[in-house]
Amino acid sequence: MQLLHAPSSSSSPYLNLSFRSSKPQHLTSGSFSHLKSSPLFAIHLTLQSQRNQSSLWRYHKRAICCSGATRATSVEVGSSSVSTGTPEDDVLKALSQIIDPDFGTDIVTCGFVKDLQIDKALGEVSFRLELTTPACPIKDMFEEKANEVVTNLPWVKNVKVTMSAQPARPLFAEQLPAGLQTISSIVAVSSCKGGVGKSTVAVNLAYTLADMGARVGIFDADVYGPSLPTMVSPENRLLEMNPEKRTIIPTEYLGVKLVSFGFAGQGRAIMRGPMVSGVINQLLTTTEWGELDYLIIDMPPGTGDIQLTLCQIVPLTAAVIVTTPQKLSFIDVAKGVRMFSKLKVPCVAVVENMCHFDADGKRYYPFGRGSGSQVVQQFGIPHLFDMPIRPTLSASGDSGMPEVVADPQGEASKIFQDLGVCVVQQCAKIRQQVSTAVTYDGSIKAIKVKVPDSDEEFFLHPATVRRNDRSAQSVDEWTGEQKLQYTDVPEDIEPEEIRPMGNYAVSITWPDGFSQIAPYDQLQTIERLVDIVSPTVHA
Ligand SMILES: Nc1ncnc2c1ncn2[C@@H]1O[C@H](COP(=O)(O)OP(=O)(O)OP(=O)(O)O)[C@@H](O)[C@H]1O
Repeated sequence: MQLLHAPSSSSSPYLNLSFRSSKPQHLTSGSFSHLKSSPLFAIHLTLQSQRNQSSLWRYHKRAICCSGATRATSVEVGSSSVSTGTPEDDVLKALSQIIDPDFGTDIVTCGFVKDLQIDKALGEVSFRLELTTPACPIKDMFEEKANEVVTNLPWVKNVKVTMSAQPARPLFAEQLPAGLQTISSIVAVSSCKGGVGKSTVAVNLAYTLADMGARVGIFDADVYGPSLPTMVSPENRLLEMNPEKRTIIPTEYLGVKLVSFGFAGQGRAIMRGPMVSGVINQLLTTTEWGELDYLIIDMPPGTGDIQLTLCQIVPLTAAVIVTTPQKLSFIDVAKGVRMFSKLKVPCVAVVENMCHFDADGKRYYPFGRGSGSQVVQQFGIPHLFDMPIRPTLSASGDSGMPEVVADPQGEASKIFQDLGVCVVQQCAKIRQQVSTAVTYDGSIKAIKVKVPDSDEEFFLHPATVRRNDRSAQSVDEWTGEQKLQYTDVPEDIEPEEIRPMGNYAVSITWPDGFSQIAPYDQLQTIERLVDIVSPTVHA
């Protein structure tokens, strides 16, 4: 660490001394460096989806685990074998050794343990583990470990664990139209221009999630050129109306519910923007979706009024951005991330589609390289998926059977499985609001940052945070030249609003209307204020 003199601030009640981390000010490639600062490690889990016997996919999942996971992987021996209190205490203590790697909290504290029943005389224990999503990629590990730690108790002879998932329930139910009130997570798949493979990603992601055990729907919001009717082949190709309730009944293909203007029997639409928004609104909100764990919205391409209106109708849980590797695409992606930032929707993954192909033993990059990693660097979106050009992807798109169904073991399916795991984890995190808490404390004029999965917290000078903005308005995207000057930011500037963008960044709105995306990685590297006496500590 290097000691620095912080910019003097006559109005601030703290010492003018701070330090800078030895880490560089810019972000490192897509990693959770805020997690690296904790005693963390990564484990590789190989999990098997057991639901769909026709396509037993292997999930090679890289789970970032907090220090607690060390305990979770060493539960075979230890305190759990010693009886210390009531039988219930014993069981809960044993189960509390299992840490959810995504939330960094044990499964008892997470509230996963339900219906605990104990017959100590017979040595019988039964309970249910209610996970946040039926598509949890590590549900088999939870079941196995729960069985193991309870069986290790000296008085236990027989353990029965059943697995279930929380009922489908949206995060902000009150913001939702009636038709959407039984959907847990709504994920937008978006691209900023047409033809980059957005619908391909949306459809294959949806079928991947369904194979992981989730209840899934797809809403094709592209009224001008709906792709869904080409990409899937449901028996019933027309949406039905429920005349009494005046609702729309979705059609279905392989268990995934589908709504598209292309199934409305009216062909391509010639409509103006407001009409389009009206139709989208009607289709989306009056559909009887039923209980869904994930609704995937295939957004119309672009970042115009139609997209904005759509995002305003539905409180999206998260967005996945699809792009191609060209330099020009980066500019489009930046627009997309900013649109979602304005709408407070976290972008959890970027799919760089058609990035390469292999021929004659060589790998070719026909559209160049690097725009995806630049997105990761600039916006701190930690998940980048490279999707190669594959003739089978194109063919399956035209055949009405998604690639992940047609060839579940193929290379493309493997990438979609990784994307599926990412979406499940990120939505769960967002829903549980397990993210770094960043707040503004007006009484000491400091931004307080709580480091995830740890007790560490630190304070930042608001003007310093604003001056460290890495957006195109402040720093030239290609040359790195600093455009925002030190004196452009008033020393006493205060944020108007700070809202989390999922678990990777906050969106800070400043009095001049500027909305800054500040990734937690970056906040970790900014000069900190020291000797702050937090009023909350003494409260
Ligand atoms: N990785 C890939 N390899 C080969 N073909 C692909 C790949 N990704 C997409 N395609 C094909 O490219 C075409 C465009 O894809 P898609 O319709 O998914 O794009 P889109 O962004 O949704 O387009 P639009 O904006 O018109 O809806 C389709 O024929 C699709 O099958």
